[in-house]
Amino acid sequence: MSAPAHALRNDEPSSYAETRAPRVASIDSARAFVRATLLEAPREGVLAITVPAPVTPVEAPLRALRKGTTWVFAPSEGVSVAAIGVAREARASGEARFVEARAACEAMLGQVVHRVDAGALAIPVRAFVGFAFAAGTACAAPWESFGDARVTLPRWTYASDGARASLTLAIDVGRGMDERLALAELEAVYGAIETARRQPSDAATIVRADHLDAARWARSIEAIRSAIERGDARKIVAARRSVITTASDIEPLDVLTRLGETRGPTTRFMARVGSATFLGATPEHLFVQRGTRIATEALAGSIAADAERGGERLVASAKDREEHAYVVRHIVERLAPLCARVAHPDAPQVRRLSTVMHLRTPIEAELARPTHPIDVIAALHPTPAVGGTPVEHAVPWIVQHETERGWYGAPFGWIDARGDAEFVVALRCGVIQGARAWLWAGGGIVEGSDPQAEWDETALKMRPMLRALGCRENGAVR
Ligand SMILES: C=C(O[C@@H]1C=C(C(=O)O)C=C[C@H]1O)C(=O)O
Repeated sequence: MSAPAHALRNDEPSSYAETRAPRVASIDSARAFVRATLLEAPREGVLAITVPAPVTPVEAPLRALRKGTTWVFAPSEGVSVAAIGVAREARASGEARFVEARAACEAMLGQVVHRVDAGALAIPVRAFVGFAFAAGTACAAPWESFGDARVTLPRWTYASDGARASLTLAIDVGRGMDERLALAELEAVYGAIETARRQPSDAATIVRADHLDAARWARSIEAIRSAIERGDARKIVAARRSVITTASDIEPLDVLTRLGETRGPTTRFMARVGSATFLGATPEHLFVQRGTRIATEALAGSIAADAERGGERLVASAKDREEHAYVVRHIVERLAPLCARVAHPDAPQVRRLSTVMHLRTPIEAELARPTHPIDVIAALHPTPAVGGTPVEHAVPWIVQHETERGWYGAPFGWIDARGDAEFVVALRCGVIQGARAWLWAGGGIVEGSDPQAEWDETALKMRPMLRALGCRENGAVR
């Protein structure tokens, strides 16, 4: 098959691009534009007002309004967004969660009237969407507030491509328009953008790190190998959880900032719901959708980043090639009914990250007809990169044997009013609540997998989060 014509990108020039002359962002002009637009507000639906804003690190505006739901989606290239508060929100649960989330998403985005001031980075209004790994796996602590699926149309969205930025206020008109409140919030968010604190505070002191008992891990890997020998499955992704306790409360925004200090093709993501914050920096895209074009990838098969001749060994490893091939096959098979064309190179490449390298196959597809991004999610998730194969055996095994995964290993991203979308697989991540952090990492288990090697691999996958929390060596504190 031929190589894809373009790599995964999170944005590109579009018919939506701003054509008017840029103007210097100022709070005075922002206030004036918001006021004038509120005067001509529609009688129902959602009114979105976008004004130019100064360029700043994407997490800066979040320091203004510290309460309420928050979302961040920040790829290593292109447009990063941070959102605070709720204009509209929906939750969905159980097996119907994809269908329900899709209906909620369509209802929210279908009713948006969008006014954009000159000079702003103009992107269509985005709803943020997150799912649990499997229905019913976000019930216990620390996941209770997240649920099986959540769709948020945020009240405030800051977007920046590094050269230009914008701030969008979305108002559910039916719930009334409080101009004074809107302007007071604008003042606060704009102020936080202008006075952005670029340096995170010192990392919290880790007082305890509870990793899964290594003997228990070995037993679960052996159990998976037995299931594979019996023919129940060919691959199951095993994950383990570590719980970190610190001397004082952890500031999630500082952890997010530190995650951004490691260069590399990762997407930082964050969702705060209630007092819990889920965040990480993942190397894996579930897919990017632009119109009827889909760009996705198989990312599976791992080796330590500092392994001697690691890239060569990874490409030559039959075990890693097998684990990887299951993911490619799954994605191609699941996209085929939706697509007129699916293409990928024959052999995987090596994706280098800070602590590990992975095998990666980019996959491109053309949808046969306009398809809602949540239908694409429902087709693809969970791939054998995070679940296993066959999926009907692997996922129940995981649900039965592991502590609840919550949103770990699950689709996380955004869908815009034009129907474009970008979703990552939430990996290399954890939940922060007060002075505690829960971290997850996993790896694909196939016939020849060794428990110790898988333990070491998951330790390397956890390391970026541990470092961002201030823990220098994985497992150094017990
Ligand atoms: C499951 C994780 O990573 C996934 C599993 C991989 C593997 O088994 O080689 C590689 C990349 C990811 O698709 C994780 O990071 O927790």
